[in-house]
Amino acid sequence: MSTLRLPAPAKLNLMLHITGRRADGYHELQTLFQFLDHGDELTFTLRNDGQIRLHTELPGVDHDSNLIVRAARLLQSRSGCPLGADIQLLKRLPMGGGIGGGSSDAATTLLGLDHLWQTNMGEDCLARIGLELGADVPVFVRGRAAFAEGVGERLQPVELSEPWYLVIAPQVSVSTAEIFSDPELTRNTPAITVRSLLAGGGHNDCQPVVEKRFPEVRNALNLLNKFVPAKMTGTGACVFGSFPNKAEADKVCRQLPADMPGFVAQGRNISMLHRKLKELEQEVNA
Ligand SMILES: C[C@@](CO)(OP(=O)(O)O)[C@H](O)COP(=O)(O)OP(=O)(O)OC[C@H]1O[C@@H](n2ccc(N)nc2=O)[C@H](O)[C@@H]1O
Ligand SMILES: Nc1ncnc2c1ncn2[C@@H]1O[C@H](COP(=O)(O)OP(=O)(O)O)[C@@H](O)[C@H]1O
Repeated sequence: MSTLRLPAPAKLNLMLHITGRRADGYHELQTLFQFLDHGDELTFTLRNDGQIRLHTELPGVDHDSNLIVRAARLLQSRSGCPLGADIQLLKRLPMGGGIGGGSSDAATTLLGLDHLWQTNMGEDCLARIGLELGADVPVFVRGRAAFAEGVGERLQPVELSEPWYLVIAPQVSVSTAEIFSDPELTRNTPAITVRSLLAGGGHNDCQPVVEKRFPEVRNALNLLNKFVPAKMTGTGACVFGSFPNKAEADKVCRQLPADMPGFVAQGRNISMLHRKLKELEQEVNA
């Protein structure tokens, strides 16, 4: 097969505690990742000349710094593969939204091209390559809901309930680096065990800093809090709340004002990317 279409799902950080700071400035985190059944979509077509061409432009991101192109080139150089690809992106996820669009696109590129080029690098190697592109890429490569520690690369798979979420995307883009460099950020939350976390919630240490800088995020949290407990994901800007069923989430979604678009999606413990790749494997083996 020379063309492959694959999903790049969003993630939520159901909580995010900052427990310290490393000597290189990166922050030690504890976070709980779950995937959503909503995301971008990538199409890969084989090229024999070794070129990587992304045919979709993103505002403010040039071709060579797009995480998709960087992921493809890194896989090429690590595997020594002489093949290339034409890539199309259907971008549905808001950028700088804390729902991992760029990282998920990168992981889908690594897994998709590994499949198309038959480079057979193995999941551990792809996760290591992913970490070079961003702290969030490995969890998308692994494709399992997980409790993460370190800078997000030490992953422990977890089995969570899979509720319906309403995600609101305030119309601002939050820079992860800026939030992590804010002097007011809490950086000394005591570490907790995964067991105590699963029993009792957790919070997002980035939320107060983002709320202070972006009134749009504070307004979205206030609005959603009228219906269900609301939290921010990652370093923002998106906020989310869980609902007992899709109909109730849809009802609130329809009431959102125009400057606060939202979407409804189900939480998933196995990413849609991995479901799709498994289906493809089963087709080949049938
Ligand atoms: C904090 C999270 C939670 O999911 O935020 P979101 O980006 O999803 O909102 C992520 O781990 C982010 O991962 P990612 O977006 O891949 O971040 P990176 O590109 O690796 O880092 C961007 C910048 O943020 C800072 N950074 C990032 C991660 C971390 N654990 N400590 C940091 O201090 C660094 O200054 C780094 O240069
Ligand atoms: N394929 C891509 N999709 C989204 N953003 C990308 C991509 N490639 C590079 N970027 C850059 O990464 C930044 C963070 O992107 P994104 O993953 O959407 O946000 P977040 O890390 O907050 O979830 C963007 O603002 C953009 O500059």
